[in-house]
Amino acid sequence: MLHIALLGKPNVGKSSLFNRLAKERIAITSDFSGTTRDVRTQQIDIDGRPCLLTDTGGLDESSALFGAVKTMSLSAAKKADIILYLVDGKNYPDEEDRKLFYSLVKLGKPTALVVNKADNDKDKERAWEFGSFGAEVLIPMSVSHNRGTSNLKKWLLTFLPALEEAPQIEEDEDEWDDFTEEEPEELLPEEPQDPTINIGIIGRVNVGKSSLLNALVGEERAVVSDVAGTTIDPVDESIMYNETIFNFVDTAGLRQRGRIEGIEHYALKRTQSVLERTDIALLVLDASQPFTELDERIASLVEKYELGCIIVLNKWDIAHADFKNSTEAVRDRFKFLAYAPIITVSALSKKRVAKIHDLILQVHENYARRIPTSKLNELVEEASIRHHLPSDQGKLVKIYFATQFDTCPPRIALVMNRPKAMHFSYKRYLMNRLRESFELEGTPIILIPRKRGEKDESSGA
Ligand SMILES: Nc1nc2c(ncn2[C@@H]2O[C@H](COP(=O)(O)OP(=O)(O)OP(=O)(O)O)[C@@H](O)[C@H]2O)c(=O)[nH]1
Ligand SMILES: Nc1nc2c(ncn2[C@@H]2O[C@H](COP(=O)(O)OP(=O)(O)OP(=O)(O)O)[C@@H](O)[C@H]2O)c(=O)[nH]1
Repeated sequence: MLHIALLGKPNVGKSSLFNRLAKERIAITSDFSGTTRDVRTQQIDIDGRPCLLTDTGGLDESSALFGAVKTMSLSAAKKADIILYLVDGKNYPDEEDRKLFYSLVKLGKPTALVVNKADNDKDKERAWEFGSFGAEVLIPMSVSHNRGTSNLKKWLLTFLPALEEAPQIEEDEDEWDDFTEEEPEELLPEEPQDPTINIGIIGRVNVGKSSLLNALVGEERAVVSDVAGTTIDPVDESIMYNETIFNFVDTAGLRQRGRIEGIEHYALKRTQSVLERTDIALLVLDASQPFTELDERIASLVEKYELGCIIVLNKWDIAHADFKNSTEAVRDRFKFLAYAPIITVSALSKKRVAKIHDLILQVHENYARRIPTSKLNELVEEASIRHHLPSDQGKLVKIYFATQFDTCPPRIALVMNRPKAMHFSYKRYLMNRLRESFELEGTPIILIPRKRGEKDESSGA
């Protein structure tokens, strides 16, 4: 059974995280033998997968010197398979912390830097400050506000083998052997821990949204309303596809079409309410008609909400168009959605509609992608050697390091000396380089130039 250790200085939230993870277990928790006063180890379950969790908290004020933390952390880390190093996101990164973290990384075990107390979006964004630790995986979270725990669990699940059924039955032995031989990574790739994708079907009147919904949902309509524990908004419709719930957001309006037809204001309002709850937008365009300004305004909302996107060129059966010319026309008109794949379909005849399902899975995987820190920094370094950052009134502009601090969509902080001098075109260049190197089709990438906190001069660089 894999063993996870929670490490970090006093008061960063280790016990709180321990309790949260332990509370969500499914199996009966028992105190693990060898429990000492300071180190608690329990068997827990993460989504039905058992593991051991050790909390190294409990250092009292007198022993709360950094040396004690270090000794305890190193000894717990040596026994563990996976290391979670917690820091307090309300504080600035601390050089001692960084050094300890570095010595833990050198143990060569999967190690995540968990930036706790990121209670709100502003705190979460500040988590990039800890990018100077050079962690391969940086996860901002707030135990007390229950934010980011699913990201943490998702990361942990990539290491925990799926052992939903214990091998009690003798006959299952062969199957069991096959099962355990697989790499954990293959069992659970980059899939979301909560396998629901919220999908918004948007577009102006009469482009074929309702027809597309029917074609996508088909016979399986509302299958998952029976699935225990899934709460579905009555205005939504869901299907199960490859063990993932596709939840089509706010389809009620599409079912009662014709009622408020033609009102531009309504179209935009509905689009906004849909997009607020959406991960992936299916932007439906009518390939048999010229694109309109309303198409453009609706499309621009996808950019505003920073969503994954697939452009569906519908009515292809009557478009009499050439694929190359049509896609060029889309690219020309919807420049800000250059990242979105284009698919031509006929919702009426259902031609190629089935391909949209796999495309949704792929785009969502990209939307949730976490780029390993070392690969990200290699790329940024190489890109800036190939094309130097333009100087700022003769002063050198430098990127110290890059750190991805969020997913859905990927958000990357570029920590630099003169963030204001980062030109839009250089950002675009970096984004293009990222898209060339990593699978990011269909997702926006958010690059945020930042300057390090004043109290942080000693670290990084
Ligand atoms: N704002 C905020 N406070 C938190 C969060 N998580 C924990 N805390 C608080 O931080 C304090 C320390 O939490 P603990 O879980 O006891 O921290 P610990 O790392 O186990 O501390 P030691 O047992 O001393 O090693 C408590 O007052 C928690 O309520 C969080 O996400 N946000
Ligand atoms: N030829 C053809 N007609 C289609 C296709 N998809 C939809 N239509 C037709 O286009 C018209 C509008 O389709 P709807 O699905 O109602 O469009 P909508 O976007 O939901 O429309 P509103 O609810 O009014 O916004 C209907 O007459 C459909 O039969 C298609 O792929 N090919």
